[in-house]
Amino acid sequence: MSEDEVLAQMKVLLLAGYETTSTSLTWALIELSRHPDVQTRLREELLAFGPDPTYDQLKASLPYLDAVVHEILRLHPAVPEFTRCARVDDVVPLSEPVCTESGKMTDSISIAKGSLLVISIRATNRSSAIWGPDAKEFKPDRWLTEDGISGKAKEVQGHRHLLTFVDGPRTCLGKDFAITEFKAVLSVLVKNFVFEMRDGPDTEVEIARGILPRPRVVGEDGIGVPLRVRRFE
Ligand code: HEM
Repeated sequence: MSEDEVLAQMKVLLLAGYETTSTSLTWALIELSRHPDVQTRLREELLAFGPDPTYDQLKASLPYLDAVVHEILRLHPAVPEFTRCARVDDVVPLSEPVCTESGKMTDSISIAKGSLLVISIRATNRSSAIWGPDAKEFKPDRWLTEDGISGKAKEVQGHRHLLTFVDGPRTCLGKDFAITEFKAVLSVLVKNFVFEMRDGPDTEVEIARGILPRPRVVGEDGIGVPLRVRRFE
């Protein structure tokens, strides 16, 4: 590879490989601070497990850690939308008819070759039509129900019925690495430290524009969500 090609790859890897996982971890610490009961239950699972888990154990032996991580990936996808360009003229059938701007009902959408399509990962992951009436709530337990993910969510293609890593030939290349890294870092942090919102659990958080959208406390400048951290004794 030429020097320019190496540099171009570094930009992709810094954005794709660092910003995404870092933002997801930030959201995890925020939600655990807002939900101390979930934080305690996660710590209990990690302490009961004992030694630092191996790669395989991180994947399969810590169900509550898995549930917390996937609930964060569902509710706060680091990449909130993606864009695709139609390579041919096409007609896309809709699962349910929609009303157009002119008031006509239609059960399909015509797409001209060359059109750019923006698909919202965040809206799909948070849709109550897909995930049920509590879709916008942080509820790791939804990943632990006996019949697994229920309802229309099962029809969503993608890792664990989430659009978070997109799907198909351009799916995220680093998803297994990202999930394992997310679990490894979160487990070390939660095992050793207790996290609280600096101004209490009801602190309002909004999304600020950075390289990727990042959380910030409403009314504060810059990007960041200050937390109180103390060692778990
Ligand atoms: C929670 C963490 C991550 C999330 C949510 C995430 C999400 C995504 C998404 C949505 C895309 C598709 C973007 C698009 O097509 O417009 C993507 C692509 C990609 N991701 Fe990730 N990613 C994460 C972590 C990582 C990590 C850790 C790496 C590498 C170590 C990585 C490498 C890549 C690469 C190389 C692509 C481009 C794939 C292609 O276009 O063929 N990602 N990622």
